[in-house]
Amino acid sequence: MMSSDIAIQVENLSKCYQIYDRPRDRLKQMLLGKNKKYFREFWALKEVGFKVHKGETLAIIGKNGSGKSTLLQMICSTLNPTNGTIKVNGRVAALLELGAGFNPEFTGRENIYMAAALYGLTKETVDQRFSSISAFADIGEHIEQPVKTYSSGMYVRLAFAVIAHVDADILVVDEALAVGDAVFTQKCMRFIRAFQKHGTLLFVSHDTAAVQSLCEKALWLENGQVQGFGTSKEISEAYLKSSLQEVYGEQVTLSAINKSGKEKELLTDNKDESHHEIVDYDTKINFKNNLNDANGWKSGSAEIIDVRMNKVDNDDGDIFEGGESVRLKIRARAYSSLDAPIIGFIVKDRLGQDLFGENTLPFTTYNKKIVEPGEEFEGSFCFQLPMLPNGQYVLTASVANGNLYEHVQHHWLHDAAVITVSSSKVRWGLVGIKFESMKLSVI
Ligand SMILES: Nc1ncnc2c1ncn2[C@@H]1O[C@H](COP(=O)(O)OP(=O)(O)OP(=O)(O)O)[C@@H](O)[C@H]1O
Repeated sequence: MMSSDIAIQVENLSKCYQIYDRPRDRLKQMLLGKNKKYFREFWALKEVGFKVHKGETLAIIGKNGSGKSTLLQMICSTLNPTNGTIKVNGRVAALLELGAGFNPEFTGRENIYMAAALYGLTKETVDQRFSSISAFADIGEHIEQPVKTYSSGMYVRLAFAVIAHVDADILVVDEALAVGDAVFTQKCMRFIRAFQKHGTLLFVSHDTAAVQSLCEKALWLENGQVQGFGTSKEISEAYLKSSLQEVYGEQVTLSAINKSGKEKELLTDNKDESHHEIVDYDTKINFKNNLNDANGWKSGSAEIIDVRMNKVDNDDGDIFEGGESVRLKIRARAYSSLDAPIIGFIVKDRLGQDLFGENTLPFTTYNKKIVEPGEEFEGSFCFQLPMLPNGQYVLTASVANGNLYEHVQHHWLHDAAVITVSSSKVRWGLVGIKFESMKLSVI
């Protein structure tokens, strides 16, 4: 008997595939295989065991071919184990393989009804949820077209919209499938984060930063076996170390560093260095106002009406460089009297992780402002753009009224602007910084 607080219990799970070297061996096996094997055995999973408690988020990490999809397909009951058992407590919804689940000849609308029925939803329930599902997918008229005409991004939008509406207890998401644009990926991540508050999530990813940000625990598979199971921090660090060690081979041994004493001095001792730029960062950042398509909510008392970014030195263009001084302006209009208006922003990466942001409170605390209905007001923020790694980011903008401890949000736009970064250099971490100098001394 599985205890009621367990969502998934996997014991001794193994999967063996039969590998035929020649097509005719398969036929021979069917006709003559009673006493002889014409195939090789390949164990994609070997004696895997773990438990996931209800409400937990488990990351599944491992190299290509380590057995992640095989395991997930068995959890979703689309593949049978060779040995072992899987017990699943609740309804599982999975966004796993492009193409799985939808019939290409049918329209998006028809596929929504069919897929939802497979998850156990009645036609009446889908009727009630249809407008919410199609709003989530946000593919416009394409919903009435056959799915075979969809782009991969549209396909994922529809698939995610369905699994977001089937009352799943356990959600299985492959991060690689978040192939939509930044705005849609953010919408999915907001859904996933809200889902995590009550549901059980299995998240497959190669991105150790994402794993640490989203998941409490992680399972590391290597050649079909459990290489590690524990906190996501501990496991993803061990996985990263092992992956890097594989790249470095015998040349470098990676071990934990305790930054103290001499080493700390070396890290901070740069006083005698000249501050000329020593690294060509070559990061281009495109800033695009997205107000017309932004998601969010408003109270009706105030509205964000413009978001723009300019270079501090000149007003030209919407392409910026990492490290450059910029001015971000967020303009709003009041519809009621606001006695303590606040304008703020936060920049998030594609997984919805907060990178940096600010609001006008540090200014208005000492420079009190009041706005009357019909008046426009603007928050202006000057800062140095960080060196962001390649990809798309969104800028969330908001208008509120009040103080640090007590305020009412009047307009919140998740994706008021989209920031696209292209950089020819690889950078580590969520946000890069511009190094002014660097040296290596032999002491
Ligand atoms: N139907 C099959 N027949 C034979 N071998 C298979 C089959 N499906 C998967 N395999 C093999 O099983 C191993 C595990 O595959 P699996 O797809 O589970 O790995 P994965 O960790 O999901 O990889 P990736 O990160 O590339 O998606 C691989 O070596 C793969 O080639």
